[in-house]
Amino acid sequence: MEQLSFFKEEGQTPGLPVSLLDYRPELFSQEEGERLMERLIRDSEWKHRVVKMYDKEVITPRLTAWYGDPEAYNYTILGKSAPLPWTADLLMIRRKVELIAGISFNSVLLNYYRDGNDSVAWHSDNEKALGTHPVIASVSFGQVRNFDIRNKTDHGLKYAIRLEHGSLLIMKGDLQANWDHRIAKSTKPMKGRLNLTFRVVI
Ligand SMILES: O=C(O)CCC(=O)C(=O)O
Ligand SMILES: [Fe+2]
Repeated sequence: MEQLSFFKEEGQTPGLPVSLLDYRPELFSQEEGERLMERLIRDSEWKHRVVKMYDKEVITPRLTAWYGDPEAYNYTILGKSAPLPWTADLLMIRRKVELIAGISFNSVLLNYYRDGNDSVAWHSDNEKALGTHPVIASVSFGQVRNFDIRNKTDHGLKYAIRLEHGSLLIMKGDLQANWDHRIAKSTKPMKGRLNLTFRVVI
């Protein structure tokens, strides 16, 4: 694999609502993050999934992989597929994340954005299977991408967070109820980015 080189980037939007988002850079060191990213990209069972969006079937513009406890199958976005069993790397990352988030997660969705063409459209993770005020812990490796959030009723109310290599973003409170989020496509040259969202599926 080509040598990865990531730099911290400045420029977070000031005034992020702390009741909704908790951003912790450097959960993993540069080197540990690079090692984990390389292994997870190599070893995960990636799928190019077809999802329903506004009644149309579309292929997700990124690769995904779904791991967790066997009980965490009730996640309809992925067609109620049973999660794959936890791997040692995923369990290690989960332990680190749980110490900070203060809750236990039973599943993780991995997203692999191969370049700037890969993205996730505006959405909120408000499925019934995630409960009403889900805590979702999101770990990022690789290319810094903007995580945009916008208020569902007032689209002018928006923020962007630059999700840095090795960072943790905890989404909580009313975020999924009142806000949408996305990773937009970019026309700038972009390397790969790996994101892990730890979830509690009920
Ligand atoms: O890649 C990210 O940072 C966000 C992914 C996301 O929103 C999701 O998996 O629901
Ligand atoms: Fe999401």
